[in-house]
Amino acid sequence: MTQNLPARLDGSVRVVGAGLLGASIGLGLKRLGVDVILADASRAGLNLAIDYGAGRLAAEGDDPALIIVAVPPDATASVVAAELAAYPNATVTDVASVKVAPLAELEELGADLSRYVGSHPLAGRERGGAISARADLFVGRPWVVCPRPEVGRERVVLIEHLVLDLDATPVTLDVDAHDAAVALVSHAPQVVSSLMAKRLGAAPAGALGLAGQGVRDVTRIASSDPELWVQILAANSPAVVEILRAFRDDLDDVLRALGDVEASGARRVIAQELAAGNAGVAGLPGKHGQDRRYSSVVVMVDDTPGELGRLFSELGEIGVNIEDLRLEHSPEAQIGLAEIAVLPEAKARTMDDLSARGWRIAG
Ligand SMILES: NC(=O)c1ccc[n+]([C@@H]2O[C@H](COP(=O)([O-])OP(=O)(O)OC[C@H]3O[C@@H](n4cnc5c(N)ncnc54)[C@H](O)[C@@H]3O)[C@@H](O)[C@H]2O)c1
Ligand SMILES: O=C(O)C(=O)C[C@]1(C(=O)O)C=C[C@@H](O)C=C1
Repeated sequence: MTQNLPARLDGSVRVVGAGLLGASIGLGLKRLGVDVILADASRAGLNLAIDYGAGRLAAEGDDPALIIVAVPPDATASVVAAELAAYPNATVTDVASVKVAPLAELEELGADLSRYVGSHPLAGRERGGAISARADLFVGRPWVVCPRPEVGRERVVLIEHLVLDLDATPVTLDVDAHDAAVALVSHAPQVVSSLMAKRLGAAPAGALGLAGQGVRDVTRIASSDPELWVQILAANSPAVVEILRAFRDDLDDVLRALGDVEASGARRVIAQELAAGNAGVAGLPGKHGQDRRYSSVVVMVDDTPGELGRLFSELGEIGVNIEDLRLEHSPEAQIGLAEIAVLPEAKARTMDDLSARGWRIAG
């Protein structure tokens, strides 16, 4: 996973905004030996990111060829404009989660747009700040790059090199197509997750103690920063509203059916909505962004040192490649569940061989 190839990027890179995204970019590039200059409006935030090894303070004479702006969406255009003005030869990109609004604001500000290429990694976490940063945050994830006709190809290539150096996959889209797509795959899901999590606040005593993996999957991103997300949702509101309206229509259908389950066709309506969900989720790309599905084998693993390692080496001995892995573990239980993704044709053999070696298969 960790690559040791030399960086494609050449020279210093300046990162403005040393929070989750900025510090993760810094850590990833520093790992390749790139000189990373960090800047942030918060001195404390900047010092923390430097302490974590994400880069260094700016110095007299710095002349970065590439500047990455990783500040909240509402601040993005003004910071990009200031960087374009301060470094007249540099190519500037940003990583904001919306792309139409910052570009429109930059046009209004009269910035030199021939050196600006917006971008957006579809990778992140529900917690911000350098403290949550990770060098491998972008590995295998799509990173949208939004070139425009007035930008020279060499500047777009520079951004693509950044993306490839961080082991992400560049995806070219214009800003409108980007915002429409992320409304569906990122912005509306945030609202749905948060609203479901809000229900948990009204849980009767003891109910939350029964929470399994299902509710955790649905609500993980409900821990996201409200201030950041208000900016994202407000900047892409028409597209998000359209998706949430369709969601509300489907919800109304389910509510009507559940309201009178004995009515003719009610169970069919519920089943159809659930089956449509099966079809929707099956379309999500699998590992490394490819549209490929794997079969999963769930193995029960004793909560003792070395058990997981033994499982991995035995999978190696029987010649099965682990395509993906998810661990489920309850702090109370003395057992964990390892969900191993394997090629569909390897599933039956994996289950048989592991059972023969004494492993308990849970599904
Ligand atoms: N969080 C995610 O999962 C995620 C994923 C992809 C893209 N993004 C985008 O990345 C950007 C940064 O998000 P984050 O999660 O890293 O946030 P963050 O809060 O962790 O970091 C933002 C940093 O920007 C600094 N900052 C704010 N205004 C500034 C200014 N005017 N000048 C200089 N620094 C300033 C803050 O002090 C903070 O350190 C946002 O535009 C967001 O939409 C976030
Ligand atoms: O995985 C998460 O925690 C995220 O919030 C990541 C996520 C996403 O929706 O996929 C969130 C917003 C960003 O603009 C990009 C990525």
